[in-house]
Amino acid sequence: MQASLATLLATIPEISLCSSVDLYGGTGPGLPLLQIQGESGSATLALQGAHLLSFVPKGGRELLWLSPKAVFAAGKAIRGGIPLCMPWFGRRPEEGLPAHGFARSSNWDVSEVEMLSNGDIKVVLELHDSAATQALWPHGFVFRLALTVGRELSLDLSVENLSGAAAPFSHAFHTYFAVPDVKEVAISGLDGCTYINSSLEGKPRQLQVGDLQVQALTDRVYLNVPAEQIIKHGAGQIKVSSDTHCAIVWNPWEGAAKMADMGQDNYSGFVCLERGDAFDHAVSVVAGGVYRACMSLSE
Ligand SMILES: O=P(O)(O)OC[C@H]1O[C@H](O)[C@H](O)[C@@H](O)[C@@H]1O
Repeated sequence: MQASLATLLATIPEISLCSSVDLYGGTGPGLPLLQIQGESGSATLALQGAHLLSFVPKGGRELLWLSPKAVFAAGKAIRGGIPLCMPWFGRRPEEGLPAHGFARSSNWDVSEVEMLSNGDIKVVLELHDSAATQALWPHGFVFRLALTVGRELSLDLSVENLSGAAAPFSHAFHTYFAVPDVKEVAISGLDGCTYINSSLEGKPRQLQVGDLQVQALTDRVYLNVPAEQIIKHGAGQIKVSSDTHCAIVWNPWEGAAKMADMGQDNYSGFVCLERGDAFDHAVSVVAGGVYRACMSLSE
Protein backbone atom coordinates (compact mmCIF):
# COMPACT_ATOMS: atom_id res chain seq x y z
CA MET A 1 0.00 0.00 0.00
CA GLN A 2 1.22 3.55 -0.73
CA ALA A 3 2.47 4.72 2.73
CA SER A 4 0.34 7.83 2.66
CA LEU A 5 -2.80 5.84 1.78
CA ALA A 6 -2.86 4.15 5.19
CA THR A 7 -2.45 7.55 6.84
CA LEU A 8 -5.18 9.11 4.71
CA LEU A 9 -7.63 6.27 5.27
CA ALA A 10 -7.05 6.32 9.01
CA THR A 11 -8.74 9.74 9.06
CA ILE A 12 -12.08 8.45 7.71
CA PRO A 13 -13.37 5.16 9.13
CA GLU A 14 -16.17 5.14 6.53
CA ILE A 15 -13.56 4.26 3.89
CA SER A 16 -11.87 0.86 4.01
CA LEU A 17 -9.38 -0.91 1.82
CA CYS A 18 -9.92 -4.48 0.64
CA SER A 19 -9.06 -6.76 -2.26
CA SER A 20 -11.30 -7.57 -5.22
CA VAL A 21 -10.93 -11.21 -4.14
CA ASP A 22 -12.77 -10.41 -0.87
CA LEU A 23 -15.71 -8.84 -2.69
CA TYR A 24 -15.90 -10.54 -6.04
CA GLY A 25 -13.89 -13.76 -5.61
CA GLY A 26 -11.41 -15.02 -8.18
CA THR A 27 -7.89 -16.21 -7.68
CA GLY A 28 -4.60 -14.40 -7.40
CA PRO A 29 -3.86 -11.19 -5.61
CA GLY A 30 -6.77 -9.33 -7.25
CA LEU A 31 -6.85 -5.54 -7.20
CA PRO A 32 -7.04 -3.08 -4.29
CA LEU A 33 -10.48 -1.56 -3.78
CA LEU A 34 -11.88 1.17 -1.54
CA GLN A 35 -15.26 0.63 0.03
CA ILE A 36 -16.99 3.87 0.91
CA GLN A 37 -19.92 3.70 3.33
CA GLY A 38 -21.39 7.19 3.51
CA GLU A 39 -24.44 8.41 5.38
CA SER A 40 -26.47 8.80 2.16
CA GLY A 41 -24.81 6.40 -0.22
CA SER A 42 -22.14 3.76 -0.64
CA ALA A 43 -19.64 3.02 -3.38
CA THR A 44 -16.81 0.69 -4.32
CA LEU A 45 -13.82 1.97 -6.21
CA ALA A 46 -10.82 0.20 -7.78
CA LEU A 47 -7.57 2.15 -7.51
CA GLN A 48 -6.62 0.76 -10.91
CA GLY A 49 -8.27 3.15 -13.33
CA ALA A 50 -9.93 5.24 -10.55
CA HIS A 51 -12.71 2.92 -11.58
CA LEU A 52 -16.08 3.04 -9.77
CA LEU A 53 -17.60 -0.45 -9.55
CA SER A 54 -20.69 0.16 -7.45
CA PHE A 55 -22.85 3.06 -6.30
CA VAL A 56 -25.97 2.62 -4.19
CA PRO A 57 -27.80 5.69 -2.87
CA LYS A 58 -29.18 5.04 0.62
CA GLY A 59 -32.46 3.14 0.38
CA GLY A 60 -32.06 2.91 -3.41
CA ARG A 61 -30.90 0.36 -5.93
CA GLU A 62 -27.48 -0.35 -7.43
CA LEU A 63 -26.95 2.09 -10.30
CA LEU A 64 -23.88 0.44 -11.84
CA TRP A 65 -23.56 -2.89 -13.61
CA LEU A 66 -20.47 -5.00 -13.04
CA SER A 67 -20.03 -8.05 -15.22
CA PRO A 68 -20.32 -11.33 -13.32
CA LYS A 69 -17.32 -12.35 -15.44
CA ALA A 70 -15.25 -9.24 -14.74
CA VAL A 71 -11.53 -9.94 -14.44
CA PHE A 72 -9.53 -8.14 -11.76
CA ALA A 73 -5.96 -8.26 -13.01
CA ALA A 74 -3.19 -5.68 -13.12
CA GLY A 75 -3.21 -3.75 -16.39
CA LYS A 76 -6.54 -5.17 -17.62
CA ALA A 77 -9.59 -2.92 -17.89
CA ILE A 78 -12.49 -4.08 -15.71
CA ARG A 79 -15.79 -4.84 -17.49
CA GLY A 80 -18.51 -2.74 -15.88
CA GLY A 81 -18.81 0.22 -13.52
CA ILE A 82 -17.33 3.48 -14.81
CA PRO A 83 -14.12 2.97 -16.80
CA LEU A 84 -12.42 6.30 -17.57
CA CYS A 85 -11.63 6.21 -21.27
CA MET A 86 -8.83 8.71 -21.87
CA PRO A 87 -6.70 10.44 -23.07
CA TRP A 88 -8.41 9.16 -26.19
CA PHE A 89 -11.74 7.49 -26.76
CA GLY A 90 -12.00 4.56 -29.18
CA ARG A 91 -9.77 2.06 -30.90
CA ARG A 92 -6.45 2.95 -32.56
CA PRO A 93 -5.04 -0.45 -33.54
CA GLU A 94 -3.26 0.90 -36.63
CA GLU A 95 -1.06 2.96 -34.27
CA GLY A 96 -0.59 0.04 -31.87
CA LEU A 97 -2.35 2.00 -29.12
CA PRO A 98 -4.65 0.50 -26.45
CA ALA A 99 -8.41 0.92 -26.95
CA HIS A 100 -9.83 3.86 -24.97
CA GLY A 101 -6.42 5.06 -23.73
CA PHE A 102 -4.35 3.98 -20.75
CA ALA A 103 -6.08 5.66 -17.79
CA ARG A 104 -8.46 2.77 -17.14
CA SER A 105 -5.63 0.25 -16.83
CA SER A 106 -3.15 2.42 -14.88
CA ASN A 107 -2.70 2.63 -11.12
CA TRP A 108 -3.98 5.88 -9.67
CA ASP A 109 -2.97 7.30 -6.27
CA VAL A 110 -5.39 8.58 -3.67
CA SER A 111 -4.38 12.17 -2.91
CA GLU A 112 -7.24 13.30 -0.65
CA VAL A 113 -10.16 11.94 1.35
CA GLU A 114 -12.67 14.16 3.07
CA MET A 115 -15.93 13.88 4.97
CA LEU A 116 -17.98 16.87 3.82
CA SER A 117 -20.18 18.82 6.22
CA ASN A 118 -23.34 17.21 4.75
CA GLY A 119 -21.97 13.70 5.41
CA ASP A 120 -21.02 13.03 1.77
CA ILE A 121 -17.60 11.48 1.25
CA LYS A 122 -15.08 12.84 -1.21
CA VAL A 123 -12.11 10.91 -2.59
CA VAL A 124 -9.58 12.45 -4.97
CA LEU A 125 -7.32 10.27 -7.12
CA GLU A 126 -4.45 11.27 -9.38
CA LEU A 127 -2.52 9.79 -12.25
CA HIS A 128 0.77 11.40 -13.29
CA ASP A 129 2.75 10.81 -16.46
CA SER A 130 5.52 8.20 -16.46
CA ALA A 131 7.90 6.75 -19.04
CA ALA A 132 5.16 4.24 -19.92
CA THR A 133 2.49 6.90 -20.50
CA GLN A 134 4.93 9.20 -22.35
CA ALA A 135 5.52 6.36 -24.85
CA LEU A 136 1.77 6.34 -25.61
CA TRP A 137 0.91 10.03 -25.23
CA PRO A 138 3.96 12.33 -25.19
CA HIS A 139 2.84 14.83 -22.58
CA GLY A 140 3.56 15.59 -18.96
CA PHE A 141 0.21 15.59 -17.18
CA VAL A 142 -1.81 15.27 -14.03
CA PHE A 143 -5.21 13.59 -14.36
CA ARG A 144 -7.33 14.23 -11.28
CA LEU A 145 -10.67 12.64 -10.47
CA ALA A 146 -12.70 13.88 -7.49
CA LEU A 147 -15.57 11.57 -6.54
CA THR A 148 -18.30 12.55 -4.15
CA VAL A 149 -20.51 9.83 -2.74
CA GLY A 150 -23.83 10.87 -1.28
CA ARG A 151 -27.43 10.56 -2.41
CA GLU A 152 -25.92 11.51 -5.74
CA LEU A 153 -22.60 10.35 -7.18
CA SER A 154 -20.52 13.06 -8.74
CA LEU A 155 -17.31 12.83 -10.72
CA ASP A 156 -15.16 15.88 -11.41
CA LEU A 157 -12.31 15.30 -13.80
CA SER A 158 -9.43 17.63 -14.53
CA VAL A 159 -6.65 17.11 -17.04
CA GLU A 160 -3.65 19.34 -16.62
CA ASN A 161 -1.21 19.51 -19.51
CA LEU A 162 2.25 20.04 -18.00
CA SER A 163 4.05 19.75 -21.31
CA GLY A 164 5.17 22.54 -23.61
CA ALA A 165 2.93 21.42 -26.49
CA ALA A 166 -0.83 21.28 -26.99
CA ALA A 167 -2.23 17.81 -26.14
CA PRO A 168 -5.02 16.26 -28.22
CA PHE A 169 -7.55 14.82 -25.80
CA SER A 170 -10.85 12.96 -25.89
CA HIS A 171 -12.59 10.96 -23.19
CA ALA A 172 -15.73 9.37 -21.84
CA PHE A 173 -17.09 8.31 -18.47
CA HIS A 174 -17.95 4.88 -19.93
CA THR A 175 -20.76 4.12 -17.49
CA TYR A 176 -22.44 0.70 -17.44
CA PHE A 177 -25.90 1.29 -15.91
CA ALA A 178 -27.65 -1.66 -14.24
CA VAL A 179 -31.18 -2.18 -15.61
CA PRO A 180 -33.61 -5.06 -15.08
CA ASP A 181 -33.88 -5.64 -18.85
CA VAL A 182 -32.25 -3.51 -21.54
CA LYS A 183 -35.16 -4.21 -23.90
CA GLU A 184 -37.47 -2.22 -21.62
CA VAL A 185 -35.25 0.84 -21.38
CA ALA A 186 -36.18 4.25 -22.80
CA ILE A 187 -33.59 7.04 -22.75
CA SER A 188 -34.76 10.63 -22.92
CA GLY A 189 -32.62 13.70 -23.50
CA LEU A 190 -31.34 12.69 -26.94
CA ASP A 191 -34.38 13.68 -29.03
CA GLY A 192 -33.39 15.82 -32.02
CA CYS A 193 -29.66 15.06 -31.68
CA THR A 194 -27.49 13.87 -34.54
CA TYR A 195 -25.62 10.64 -33.90
CA ILE A 196 -22.87 8.70 -35.60
CA ASN A 197 -24.20 5.18 -36.04
CA SER A 198 -21.01 3.16 -35.48
CA SER A 199 -22.88 -0.14 -35.76
CA LEU A 200 -23.66 0.49 -39.47
CA GLU A 201 -21.28 0.22 -42.43
CA GLY A 202 -19.86 3.66 -43.21
CA LYS A 203 -20.93 5.02 -39.78
CA PRO A 204 -23.68 7.28 -41.17
CA ARG A 205 -24.93 10.33 -39.29
CA GLN A 206 -28.58 10.01 -38.35
CA LEU A 207 -31.14 11.96 -36.36
CA GLN A 208 -32.72 10.76 -33.11
CA VAL A 209 -36.48 11.16 -32.91
CA GLY A 210 -38.07 10.74 -29.48
CA ASP A 211 -36.74 8.49 -26.70
CA LEU A 212 -34.10 5.91 -27.55
CA GLN A 213 -35.03 2.27 -27.10
CA VAL A 214 -32.29 -0.32 -27.26
CA GLN A 215 -33.53 -3.43 -29.07
CA ALA A 216 -30.42 -4.72 -30.88
CA LEU A 217 -26.66 -4.13 -31.13
CA THR A 218 -26.32 -0.39 -30.49
CA ASP A 219 -23.17 1.70 -30.83
CA ARG A 220 -23.99 5.37 -31.32
CA VAL A 221 -22.21 8.62 -30.62
CA TYR A 222 -24.74 11.37 -29.95
CA LEU A 223 -23.34 14.86 -30.53
CA ASN A 224 -24.12 18.18 -28.90
CA VAL A 225 -26.45 16.60 -26.37
CA PRO A 226 -28.36 18.45 -23.64
CA ALA A 227 -26.92 18.31 -20.11
CA GLU A 228 -29.34 15.66 -18.83
CA GLN A 229 -30.51 12.23 -19.94
CA ILE A 230 -32.92 10.01 -18.05
CA ILE A 231 -32.77 6.24 -18.33
CA LYS A 232 -36.25 4.91 -17.60
CA HIS A 233 -36.33 1.20 -16.85
CA GLY A 234 -38.67 -1.39 -15.36
CA ALA A 235 -37.68 -0.59 -11.76
CA GLY A 236 -37.39 3.22 -11.86
CA GLN A 237 -35.05 5.71 -13.45
CA ILE A 238 -31.49 6.99 -13.44
CA LYS A 239 -30.64 10.65 -14.05
CA VAL A 240 -27.34 11.37 -15.79
CA SER A 241 -26.08 14.90 -15.96
CA SER A 242 -22.84 16.28 -17.41
CA ASP A 243 -21.29 19.42 -18.88
CA THR A 244 -19.73 17.37 -21.70
CA HIS A 245 -21.07 17.29 -25.25
CA CYS A 246 -21.32 13.62 -26.31
CA ALA A 247 -23.36 10.66 -25.15
CA ILE A 248 -22.23 7.30 -26.46
CA VAL A 249 -24.85 4.59 -26.16
CA TRP A 250 -23.58 1.03 -26.40
CA ASN A 251 -24.83 -2.50 -25.92
CA PRO A 252 -23.12 -5.34 -27.81
CA TRP A 253 -26.24 -7.55 -27.75
CA GLU A 254 -25.34 -11.03 -29.00
CA GLY A 255 -21.78 -9.82 -29.56
CA ALA A 256 -21.43 -10.25 -25.79
CA ALA A 257 -20.89 -13.96 -26.42
CA LYS A 258 -17.52 -13.13 -27.97
CA MET A 259 -16.38 -11.11 -24.96
CA ALA A 260 -14.89 -13.45 -22.37
CA ASP A 261 -15.39 -10.98 -19.53
CA MET A 262 -19.06 -10.37 -20.38
CA GLY A 263 -20.68 -13.70 -21.22
CA GLN A 264 -23.43 -14.61 -23.65
CA ASP A 265 -26.66 -13.61 -21.93
CA ASN A 266 -25.40 -10.88 -19.66
CA TYR A 267 -25.92 -8.03 -22.12
CA SER A 268 -29.55 -7.72 -21.04
CA GLY A 269 -28.60 -6.38 -17.58
CA PHE A 270 -27.04 -3.08 -18.64
CA VAL A 271 -26.95 -0.16 -20.98
CA CYS A 272 -23.87 2.02 -21.45
CA LEU A 273 -24.57 5.73 -21.62
CA GLU A 274 -21.17 7.37 -21.77
CA ARG A 275 -20.91 11.13 -21.35
CA GLY A 276 -17.70 12.77 -22.55
CA ASP A 277 -16.02 14.89 -25.18
CA ALA A 278 -14.92 12.86 -28.21
CA PHE A 279 -15.28 12.74 -32.01
CA ASP A 280 -16.53 16.21 -33.11
CA HIS A 281 -16.07 17.39 -29.51
CA ALA A 282 -12.50 16.17 -28.93
CA VAL A 283 -10.35 18.97 -27.52
CA SER A 284 -6.80 20.24 -27.55
CA VAL A 285 -5.49 21.09 -24.09
CA VAL A 286 -3.07 23.99 -24.54
CA ALA A 287 0.42 23.82 -23.02
CA GLY A 288 0.02 24.53 -19.31
CA GLY A 289 -3.78 24.42 -19.67
CA VAL A 290 -6.48 22.46 -17.89
CA TYR A 291 -9.53 20.66 -19.30
CA ARG A 292 -12.40 19.94 -16.90
CA ALA A 293 -15.50 17.75 -17.13
CA CYS A 294 -18.06 16.54 -14.67
CA MET A 295 -20.86 14.02 -14.47
CA SER A 296 -23.38 13.23 -11.78
CA LEU A 297 -25.73 10.27 -11.36
CA SER A 298 -28.82 9.90 -9.22
CA GLU A 299 -32.12 8.05 -9.10
O1 LIG B 1 -14.32 -3.46 -25.00
P1 LIG B 1 -13.98 -2.02 -24.70
O2 LIG B 1 -12.62 -1.61 -25.17
O3 LIG B 1 -14.18 -1.73 -23.23
O4 LIG B 1 -15.00 -1.13 -25.51
C1 LIG B 1 -16.38 -1.30 -25.36
C2 LIG B 1 -17.17 -0.33 -26.24
O5 LIG B 1 -16.88 0.99 -25.85
C3 LIG B 1 -17.65 2.03 -26.49
O6 LIG B 1 -18.95 2.01 -26.11
C4 LIG B 1 -17.53 1.95 -27.99
O7 LIG B 1 -18.44 2.84 -28.62
C5 LIG B 1 -17.76 0.55 -28.47
O8 LIG B 1 -17.48 0.50 -29.85
C6 LIG B 1 -16.88 -0.43 -27.72
O9 LIG B 1 -17.06 -1.73 -28.19
